[in-house]
Amino acid sequence: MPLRIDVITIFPDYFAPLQLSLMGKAQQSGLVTIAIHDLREFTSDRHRSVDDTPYGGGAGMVMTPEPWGQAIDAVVTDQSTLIVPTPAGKLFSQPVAAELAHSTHLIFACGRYEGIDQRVVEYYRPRIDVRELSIGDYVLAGGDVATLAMIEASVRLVPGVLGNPESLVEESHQLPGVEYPSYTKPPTWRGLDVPEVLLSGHHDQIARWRAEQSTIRTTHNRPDLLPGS
Ligand SMILES: Nc1cc(-c2ccc3ccn(Cc4ccc(CN5CCCC5)cc4)c3c2)n[nH]1
Repeated sequence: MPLRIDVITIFPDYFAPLQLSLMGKAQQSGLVTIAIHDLREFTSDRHRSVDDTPYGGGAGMVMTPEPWGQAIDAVVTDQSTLIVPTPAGKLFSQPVAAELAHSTHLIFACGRYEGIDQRVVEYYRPRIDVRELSIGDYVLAGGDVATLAMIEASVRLVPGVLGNPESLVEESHQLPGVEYPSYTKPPTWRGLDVPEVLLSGHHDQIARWRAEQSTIRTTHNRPDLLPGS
């Protein structure tokens, strides 16, 4: 059962990169189908407007619910998961990407301005799985880049999409924390040598060194990921 993804956005061109490289191949292989929809196609006024002033005051504009209702109704099934990127969402992570990779149908609602009228989430929540997701604690100008990131992270986990599944095996067995540093040829570059142990062929010493490097890097860069933190 291929994974179907529908993206609804006012900037369809933002998603041109999905035709390239791994994402493009995933689509050609039939493992994934991705369709991009312009929200303005679902407006009914002459100006094709999608936003209005916020109730309760506040800066900026909010996206009106009706075009979203029309657009989502055009693609939704009872198997759909509606994903709404937002700074206020639960944090997207590798486990969430793995869940999405095993879904049947994902609908991404890419907001702009200050966000989407909350009633869109409220309307679909009793009907289908709705997930408000953040990709990190910083504010983007809209949900499009967040959607690209979530699609890339999820689609690469779809069985058959990645050429070398063993890199996923290593990823999934990874110790809590960040990965070890990687090296390739040449053995010396601008006077810098590859760590000797990696050229030794002693796989147990290499594994130990990599685990050590992972711990050192995690302690330095991501102490929050250390076990027991
Ligand atoms: N992980 C992550 C995800 C996003 C993201 C996702 C979707 C949208 C849609 C519009 N925006 C811009 C934007 C600007 C300002 C506010 C600040 N609030 C607005 C009302 C009170 C204060 C929120 C939203 C998005 C941003 N950003 N970062």
